[in-house]
Amino acid sequence: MIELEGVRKSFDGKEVLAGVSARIERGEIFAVIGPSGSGKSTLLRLIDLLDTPTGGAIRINGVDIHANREESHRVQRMMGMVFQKPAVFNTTVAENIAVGLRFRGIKEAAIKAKVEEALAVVGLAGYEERRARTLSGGEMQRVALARAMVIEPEILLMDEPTANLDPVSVEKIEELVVRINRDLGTTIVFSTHDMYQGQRLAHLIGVLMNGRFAQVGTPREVFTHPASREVARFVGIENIIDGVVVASNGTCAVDAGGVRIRTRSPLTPEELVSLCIRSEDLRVTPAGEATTAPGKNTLPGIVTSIVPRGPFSRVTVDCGITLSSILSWKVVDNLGIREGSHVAVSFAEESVHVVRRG
Ligand SMILES: Nc1ncnc2c1ncn2[C@@H]1O[C@H](COP(=O)(O)OP(=O)(O)OP(=O)(O)O)[C@@H](O)[C@H]1O
Repeated sequence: MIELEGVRKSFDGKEVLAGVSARIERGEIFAVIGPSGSGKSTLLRLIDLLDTPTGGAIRINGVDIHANREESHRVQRMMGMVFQKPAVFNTTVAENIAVGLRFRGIKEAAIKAKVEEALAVVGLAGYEERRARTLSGGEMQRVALARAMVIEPEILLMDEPTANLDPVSVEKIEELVVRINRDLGTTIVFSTHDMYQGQRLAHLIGVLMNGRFAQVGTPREVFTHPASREVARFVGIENIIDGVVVASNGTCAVDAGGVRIRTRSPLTPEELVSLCIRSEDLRVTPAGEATTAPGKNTLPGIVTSIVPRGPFSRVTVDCGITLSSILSWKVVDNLGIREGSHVAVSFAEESVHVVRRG
């Protein structure tokens, strides 16, 4: 339904998008995730026809929307957009939601009914006559969503729709997004710098980095098989260890600064790789209790820090390489470990995801 082909955009000679390509199917939720300044808003604005690309093409239902003025007007009418900062006009909530319907020449009675229905859906029934500017940030964003929804767009674009909102409002907006997609079949493209929001909502995630999608995949693919070191870092993999492949018979051994780590990935000796291991996949045991088992890496080390993180603790161990593990407080207490404790860190060969370097 939406095809991005080598989309480029420069501002004052500086290239922000350097060839963005992806396919978004009808009825899909697609999340554009990426660090601040990676060009997420720029990409959404290009899809929403608020700006023009400097190269490449954006096709909707096969038509290049920037190449044809008539088509762009037609396409614009089938898209709704929600911005990062909820933009509301200084009128009543009902008037704010009715804007797109008025523009389309819908009759007053039908507008009233649609506005009421939309307010019920976003959980703001009875708010019709409130001045929109007196609402909280979360309520304003729900009004913005109702305004985008009420025109029944085929495509809903949302630029960081929950940035600056409190967790309860974030949850409400997220529930709405899922419902709109499920009940109306609306194709949704949204941007976020919150990778977990991408994971919660999207069927497909595009990771925007250095002007391109470094990876497009399902949340599971992106989180468990990041395509590069940078993507691994962005999706929160804490242990990324550079090494060189030293042997490859069945399982592969990688030398990381004198420490041997085995992985199931098929590799060739002398390849330069980064090993990505999620901290939740690491087990820590007191040194005396450590056992080596087939299919597992077991590395002796010394605990260098234990830092609380919500109901968990991040336990960092110097094994010659630094490894971080996430353990519940209870487990840390039961293990009786503290800074300076001698421990062993173990993890399965298959939990080592390998990306090639260079
Ligand atoms: N109209 C503009 N003129 C000049 N530079 C711009 C313009 N719009 C965006 N940029 C630049 O393009 C880059 C990408 O900006 P963009 O807002 O698309 O990033 P983003 O990924 O949405 O960031 P954030 O997560 O912080 O909102 C930034 O360096 C920004 O300063």
